[in-house]
Amino acid sequence: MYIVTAEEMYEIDRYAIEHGGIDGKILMENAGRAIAERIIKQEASYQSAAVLAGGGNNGGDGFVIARYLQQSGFEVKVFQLVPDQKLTSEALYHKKLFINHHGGVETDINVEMLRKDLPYYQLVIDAILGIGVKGAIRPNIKPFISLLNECNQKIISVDIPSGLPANESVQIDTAVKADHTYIVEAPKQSLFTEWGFPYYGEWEIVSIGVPKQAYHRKSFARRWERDDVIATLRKRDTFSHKGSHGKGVVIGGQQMMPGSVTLTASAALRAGAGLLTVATVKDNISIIAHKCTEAMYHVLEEQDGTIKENDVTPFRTFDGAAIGMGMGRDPVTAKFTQRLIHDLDIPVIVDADGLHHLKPILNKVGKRNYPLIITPHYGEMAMLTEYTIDRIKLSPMAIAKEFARKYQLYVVLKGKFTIITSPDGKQTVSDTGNAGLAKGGTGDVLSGVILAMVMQHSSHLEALCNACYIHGASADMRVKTGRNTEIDMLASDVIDGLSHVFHTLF
Ligand SMILES: NC(=O)C1=CN([C@@H]2O[C@H](COP(=O)(O)OP(=O)(O)OC[C@H]3O[C@@H](n4cnc5c(N)ncnc54)[C@H](O)[C@@H]3O)[C@@H](O)[C@H]2O)[C@@H](O)CC1
Ligand SMILES: Nc1ncnc2c1ncn2[C@@H]1O[C@H](COP(=O)(O)OP(=O)(O)O)[C@@H](O)[C@H]1O
Ligand SMILES: [K+]
Repeated sequence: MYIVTAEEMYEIDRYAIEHGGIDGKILMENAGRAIAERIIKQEASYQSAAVLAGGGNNGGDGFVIARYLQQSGFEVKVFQLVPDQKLTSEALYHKKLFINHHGGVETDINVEMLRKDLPYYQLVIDAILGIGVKGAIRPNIKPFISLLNECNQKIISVDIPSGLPANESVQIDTAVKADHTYIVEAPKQSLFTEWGFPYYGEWEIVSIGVPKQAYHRKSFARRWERDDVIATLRKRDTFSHKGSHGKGVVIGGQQMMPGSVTLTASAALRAGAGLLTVATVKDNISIIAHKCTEAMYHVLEEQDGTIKENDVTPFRTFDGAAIGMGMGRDPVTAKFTQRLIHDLDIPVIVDADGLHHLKPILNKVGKRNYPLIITPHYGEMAMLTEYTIDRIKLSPMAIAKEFARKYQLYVVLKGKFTIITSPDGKQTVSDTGNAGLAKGGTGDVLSGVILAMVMQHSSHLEALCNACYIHGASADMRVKTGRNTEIDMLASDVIDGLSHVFHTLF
């Protein structure tokens, strides 16, 4: 599934019109009919609907929906919020069609009139504004949006909740809080943002007959889904041996912090790594071995539990390294971490404290021969970029892309919507996972799953997408099957859940 900006959506529509030869009126017919059919099927208990139509093509979709609902026996009225002169030609065409079919349209309405009429209808269809919304919502429209947010009926938004920007980086003025949104063709960026998502309610996509080629010309962002994982996840070969699945090392865990590396190591093994070594301070080894019997160990030089400068040569023989969990932020540890990042010619994943050590050498990491993968949460991304967390939340895709391109690394920006970006700017979003993951240690688990996937897959982007999907799916499965709730789930439960996720994928 592609994720688009408003401009990209217009480009796709244009392609369908200019190259596919599909008239804009037909696209509108397809959109409106597809949505109406879903409403008729899914909202079978409703018999009446008020359609609020704006002047753009979103309003045009509204007239088509009204016609089909009426045909199926709904009592329908369209409340047209702007005069005819403001309607696009396609919207006007479909308004006429609706009237030809004896549809009722109210014009010249004000918000007080609508407040009185609205209670007569069981459903409200919001076709006021689509992806063409720009700037602050004008006073002729704003009170209608407020009215919808006050009313008790079920609100169904067409394409996007009216007033909500399609693109990230745009501040919301005011927007309809929908109960359900039928998204036309492809989700818009705002669906996968913390600020936009709550406005959509339940959401689903309706296809409108755009030719597939419209999406093939460019690398649009994508949502990573179950089918993508099934298509790309490496299965174990009958004759494979442990060396075929990667020999990984987890480097970190100063004294007092043995837990994080334990989680990373266990997760890497559960996610399929062939061999796993933990490089940590001596006193941690017996603690870790107690929890993760299958791991091997490398003792790091330390001083009073703090990891000192160590020889990096032994780590060159691994197929991948995850560095930084429980590492501590001491300057001596920083020097060692920086040397690891600089010298190791293997895929390196840097997380947690390692990200703090990485920051001063960011300008040098682009010269590495093998991929560098960073896995910051929003706070760590703010530390690395010096943008505020709020600024990153407003434009997570743009900021992650800018960073990945500038420093030539893979960025896994973690959150409810985890954004995975490759150095060439390709982006995917993984939206599995739930608030049970908002607990210490789950990021360490993700790093382990990433290590296992990266060692076993030739495409780093696919490996990262699969890791994020599987990590979140494990948390979802734990809750769905009643093994945990979002409250009591622990990072180690997420590791335990991996097995179930793999079972469902093969
Ligand atoms: N060919 C196409 O482009 C298709 C478009 N479709 C629908 O058309 C929509 C996009 O159509 P449009 O580009 O006409 O955009 P809109 O339907 O969002 O309407 C834009 C109009 O809204 C008004 N407006 C913009 N910002 C405003 C503000 N801040 N306050 C008050 N009024 C404001 C302006 O008058 C502007 O002309 C999509 O969301 C989708 O629903 C579908 O019918 C499928 C085909
Ligand atoms: N509310 C949430 N919904 C879904 N996933 C979440 C949520 N909160 C956190 N996560 C996921 O949990 C993990 C947390 O990582 P991180 O903050 O680094 O944890 P830690 O450093 O304690 O191990 C990330 O993979 C993130 O995507
Ligand atoms: K809308």
